[in-house]
Amino acid sequence: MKLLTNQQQLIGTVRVPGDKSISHRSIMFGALAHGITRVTGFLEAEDCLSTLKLFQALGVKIEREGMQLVIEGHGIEAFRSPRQAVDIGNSGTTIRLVTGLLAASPIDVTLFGDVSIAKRPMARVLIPLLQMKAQVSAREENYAPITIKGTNKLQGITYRMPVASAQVKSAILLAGLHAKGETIVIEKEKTRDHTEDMIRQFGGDIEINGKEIRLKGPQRLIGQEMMVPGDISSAAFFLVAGLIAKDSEVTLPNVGITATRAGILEVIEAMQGSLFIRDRDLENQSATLQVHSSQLQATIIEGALIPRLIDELPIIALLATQAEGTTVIRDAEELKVKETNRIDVTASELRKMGANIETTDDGLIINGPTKLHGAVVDSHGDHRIGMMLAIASLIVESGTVELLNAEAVAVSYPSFFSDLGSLIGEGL
Ligand SMILES: O=C(O)C1=C[C@@H](OP(=O)(O)O)[C@@H](O)[C@H](O)C1
Ligand SMILES: C=C(OP(=O)(O)O)C(=O)O
Repeated sequence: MKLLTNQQQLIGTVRVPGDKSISHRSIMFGALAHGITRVTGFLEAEDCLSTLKLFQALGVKIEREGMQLVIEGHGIEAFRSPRQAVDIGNSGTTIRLVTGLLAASPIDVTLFGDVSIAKRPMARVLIPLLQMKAQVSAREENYAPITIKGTNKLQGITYRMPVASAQVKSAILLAGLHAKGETIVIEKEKTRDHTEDMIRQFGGDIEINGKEIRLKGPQRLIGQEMMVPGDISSAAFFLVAGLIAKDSEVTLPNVGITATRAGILEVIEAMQGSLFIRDRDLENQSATLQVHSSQLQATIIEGALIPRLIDELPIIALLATQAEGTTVIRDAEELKVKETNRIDVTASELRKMGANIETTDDGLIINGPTKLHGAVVDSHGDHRIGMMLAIASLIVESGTVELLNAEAVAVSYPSFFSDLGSLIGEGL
C-alpha cells in the first residue's frame, strides 16, 4: 500500500473504536454469567471476532441487536465441546485468557492460531494452571496448539507472577472463579485491571490490595449491561500524529483512560506535548483527548510505567524520533514476545526511514529530532507496527512510502486508514 507523505496537516475529530481488552472480556464474562449481557461499543475487529466465534463454537448464543451485542449466558456448565479444533487467529489475549477460563469447564478443546501465535510463549499461563491441577498441554510445553481437558477439580493457588502480564493474571483469575478455595495472585508490576473490574461488575467477589489480588471460588456471575469506551491503544496513533504533524489539532472523544492503561498520557506530558483532557466520565473512566503540534523533549520510560503503555511503545518510539534529545525505553523485554519482536521490528523499520534508533536487551534508545524519508517498510503482520509506520509516513519530507502487509491493521482497527484519511481531508 502506498502511503500519504509530504508533511501532512491533521485537523479534526476521530471516534476510535471500542477497547480491545474490554471487548474480549465482555464476551468471556457474558458467556460465564447467568442471564443476558448487552454490550455497546464492542470492537468489531479480527481479534475480538476470534473470541466471539470461539464462544459461539462452544454453544453460547451471541447475536447483534442494532448497535449492541447480546450474549445469552447460562454459566460455564452450559459450554459444549466443539466438533473440531478452534482457530483463534492472531489473538494472544483470546488464547491465554480462555485457557484459564476453560480449564474449569466441562469441555475438551484444542486451540490454535496463526504463525505469530505459534511462536508466542504459553508456558507462562500453563505453569500456574497446572499448579491449580488443570489438564492443559501445549506443543513443546510452551506453544500453541493448546489442548484443554476441562475439569471441575481445580484448586486455588497463591502465585507470585514472574512477568508483568495482564493475560497471565487474568487466566489465573478466570480459572480461580471456578476453583475450590482461595486464589491469590501477586503481580510483578500492576497491569491492566479490566478482569478485576469486570469480576466486580458481574457481581463477583474480589479483593485487591496493591499488587495482591484474592478471590474465592466457585462464584456465580450475573449478566450485565456494558459500555465499552474507545481504545487508548488505538487513540495513541492519532495522539502521536497530531503531536508530530505540522499545524495540527486532533480531538478524540470517549477514550478509555483508566489508570492502568493511561501511561502514554504521562509520557506526552513529560515530553512537553500539548495535550488537553476534557469531559472526564468517571463512571465509564473515559475522556476527550485533544493534541496540538508540539516541540517535544526526550524522556525516560521505564519500570512500573511500562505495563501501563506496553502496546503503545512502537508509536511512542516514533514520537521520540521527533523529540529533542535521547529518549530511553527500558524494562520492556515483554515487547519481544508480542505479535512480532517489537524491539527489533520498530527499530529496523524506522531506521529504513532515517530514524536514529538503537535496540537494547530490554528496550530502545532513540536520538532526535530526525527528518524521516521515504522507504519500503513492512508491518511484518503486526497491526501496531503497520499503524505506526502509516503515521510515520505523514511527516516524511522526501520520497514515497510503500507499506507491505498493511492489511494487518484489521486485527485491532479495521477502519484505521479511513479514520486517518478523514483527518487529512482526503481518502488514502
Ligand atoms: O490482557 C490484555 O487484554 C492484554 C494484555 C497485554 O498483554 P500481556 O499480558 O502479555 O502483557 C497487552 O499487550 C495485550 O494487547 C492485551
Ligand atoms: C499484544 C497485543 O495483543 P494480543 O497479545 O492479544 O495478541 C496487541 O494488541 O498489541
